[in-house]
Amino acid sequence: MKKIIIGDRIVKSFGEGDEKRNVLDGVSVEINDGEFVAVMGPSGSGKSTLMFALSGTDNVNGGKVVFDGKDLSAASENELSDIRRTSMGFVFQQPTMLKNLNILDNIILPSMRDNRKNVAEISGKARSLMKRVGIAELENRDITQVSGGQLQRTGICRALMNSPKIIFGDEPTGALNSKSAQEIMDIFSEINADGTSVMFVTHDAKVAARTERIMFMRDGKIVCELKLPKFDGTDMDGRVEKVTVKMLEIGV
Ligand SMILES: Nc1ncnc2c1ncn2[C@@H]1O[C@H](COP(=O)(O)OP(=O)(O)OP(=O)(O)O)[C@@H](O)[C@H]1O
Repeated sequence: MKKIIIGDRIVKSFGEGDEKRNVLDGVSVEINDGEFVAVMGPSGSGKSTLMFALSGTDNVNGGKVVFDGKDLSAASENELSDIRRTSMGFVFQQPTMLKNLNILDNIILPSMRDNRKNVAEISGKARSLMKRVGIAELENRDITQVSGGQLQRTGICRALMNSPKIIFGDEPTGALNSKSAQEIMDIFSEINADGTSVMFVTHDAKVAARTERIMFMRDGKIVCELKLPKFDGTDMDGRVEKVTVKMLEIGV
């Protein structure tokens, strides 16, 4: 099985001298191409830091990260930014959008940096993604004129514009009501079914239960994993229960 990401004994520390602390304490993790994984753990255990390390957003103090065969630890800032822009998509709890641009322009803006493509091609791709996630009619709306769920769909379209190999999500449904959250998770399940790898950081057992492997972190280390069959729309209650039992077991 091809690995999209290999993290090998990653160390990430913050602070200086006596204050220095390893937030990631030799974490090794592999994500298969096309896999859907979640990272859970208590607040402060290092989940977001791990996501930023694996995506090359933050440099690491030890170990290495290989993304799609490329050693990120040896890549320049420009190379890293190219890799993130062309091969990775990011979705956060609160999508950051530019207030003076409408929905369509917010989606296409990051792709405009790619001079190999023209505006018509980029807009065409954006419109087909908007249709796919159910916001086709909103392209001219101001970002203040849409719901939280619609804004998150906008963020997903933006993340998918360059057909990334992996989507990283940090609490991507954290700001949504349960119906919207479920709809957003349906979209991510579809994206994953099309072959895109997905890695989520989440506190939510219902979100984690949609994935096929959950890594549990504590004090900067992955302490255990839970594997589930790929989600096929069935047995959601049973999956959530398995996740919850594991969370209780390790005190998350
Ligand atoms: N830039 C930084 N400088 C100093 N300390 C940091 C920095 N970023 C994170 N930390 C610390 O590293 C630890 C892990 O943070 P991280 O955000 O990875 O945790 P988390 O598991 O994602 O937490 P949460 O569930 O609350 O989001 C925390 O103690 C945090 O305060």
